[in-house]
Amino acid sequence: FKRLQTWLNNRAFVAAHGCQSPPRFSRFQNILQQIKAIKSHSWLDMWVERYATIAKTFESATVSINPIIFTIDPENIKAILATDFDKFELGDRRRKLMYPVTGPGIFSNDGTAWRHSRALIRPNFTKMLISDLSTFETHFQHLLTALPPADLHSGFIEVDLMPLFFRMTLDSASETLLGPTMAFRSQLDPPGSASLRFMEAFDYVQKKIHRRNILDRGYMKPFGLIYGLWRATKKDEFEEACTTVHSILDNMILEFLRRPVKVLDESRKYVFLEEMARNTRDPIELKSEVLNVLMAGRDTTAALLTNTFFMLARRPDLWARIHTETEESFGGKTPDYETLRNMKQVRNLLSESLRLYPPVPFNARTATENITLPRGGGTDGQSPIFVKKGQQVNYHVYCLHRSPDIFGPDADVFRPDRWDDAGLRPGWGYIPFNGGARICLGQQFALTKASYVLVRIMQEFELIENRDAEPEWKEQISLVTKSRNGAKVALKRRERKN
Ligand code: HEM
Repeated sequence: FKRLQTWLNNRAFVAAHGCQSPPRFSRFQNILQQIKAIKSHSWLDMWVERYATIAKTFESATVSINPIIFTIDPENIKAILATDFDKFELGDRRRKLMYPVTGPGIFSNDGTAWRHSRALIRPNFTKMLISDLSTFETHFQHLLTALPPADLHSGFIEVDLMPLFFRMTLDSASETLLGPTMAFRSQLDPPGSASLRFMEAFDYVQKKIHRRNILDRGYMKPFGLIYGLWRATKKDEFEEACTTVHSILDNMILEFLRRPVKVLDESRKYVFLEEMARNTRDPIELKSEVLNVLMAGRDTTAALLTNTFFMLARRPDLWARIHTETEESFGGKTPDYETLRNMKQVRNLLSESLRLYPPVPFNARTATENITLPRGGGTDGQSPIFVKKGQQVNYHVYCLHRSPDIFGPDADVFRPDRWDDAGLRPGWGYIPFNGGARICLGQQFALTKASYVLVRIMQEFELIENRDAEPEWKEQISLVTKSRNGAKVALKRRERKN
């Protein structure tokens, strides 16, 4: 009877709001295509194709029992993230995904708990920005130290920059979060050290997290149960990796809490943990928020750098342009924050990299009550659609950023100059850092760090060449998406006279 009543209520809601159904895509076809696309590492492009052939908004299901709404309509995305923000949440799926690794915190909480986390963390971000350029330099120097030697004949250093960027962002993020004495030194430390054990465990859980999560959903639950029983007889590497991550951080936080509270001194280097500890001394809360921010900020920035150098290695014209801008802005001088912010070519390059290769290429929210989205229903796709309480809505930023109606007929071409066009105003059509109330807190921090590293590499090296046989960018999807082939390049050092 309760089900019938809900059904009747839903019908009345649909009629009252003039909702029409969006196109449906068969579950069977959906699953088959996805398996094929995952195997060929073209899962994201498969979605681009779907939105182009089905519609900007459609409904389908995979292993979930209820259909999911998929959309790349900026009006719908705006409704989810801003206008009707309070009627959507990250939901259980995100919590199940994140909690074993990070515990509750800003990146995984909803409602009041999220508001609390955001209020605790937000004030720190402005301070983080200004004070951190010297930290970037320290870790950039470590990256230079970790480079292999140059070939004696050609003078080129052949290297995959991706692992170096991932180590550098781990080290520099940990320094900002935990302070210089407790920071990781994964670029320099030997195998078996806490830095490397933490990094390996942290990378492992992120790689496995989606696969693990899929067995906990809809029709997959029975298989998950059987798998769980089978796994119980074996060593659970995922849980072991989570334990490693937690125990290393637990020790650090406890050591930190044993120290006397420092007096506020504006001239001292900014440390996230010290600032947070002014509001809470709860070791679990401190650890969870540190892990949440690390999870949000480390891989994303490293992926942005990797993807950008993947392109630079294939585009000598862009390399030359950034080189000239760097020379004109700084010569051999260490970059400063204000000048960095005003580098047009650097800004265009990073914007274009984030457009075509967003590190967070898809995202999801769950409706907390019956609600409508403004577009996608009916034959012309212009009518509102009904989203049932508890229904999931997925939006694909990767596909949104390739929409020809927003970015023009060359939307899938890497062309940083497009950002000079005053007519290009993508609004909700460009959201690499998300939008609305949950917009990324680290956006400026990430862009400053990426610009800094870009400029410093330009200052140190005069030439870049591609050393990867694969011509096209291929996806590597884990919690953050990056170039599957890394950024295999050859770099030639510049000789400065002064
Ligand atoms: C290129 C680099 C980055 C990209 C592309 C990026 C992207 C994003 C996206 C898409 C979200 C929204 C996630 C969601 O609500 O589902 C987000 C949230 C967040 N990001 Fe970033 N991020 C980057 C760097 C950073 C950095 C460096 C930090 C911190 C140092 C950071 C801290 C956060 C935090 C704390 C949130 C959660 C905000 C909230 O839910 O209130 N991010 N980021």
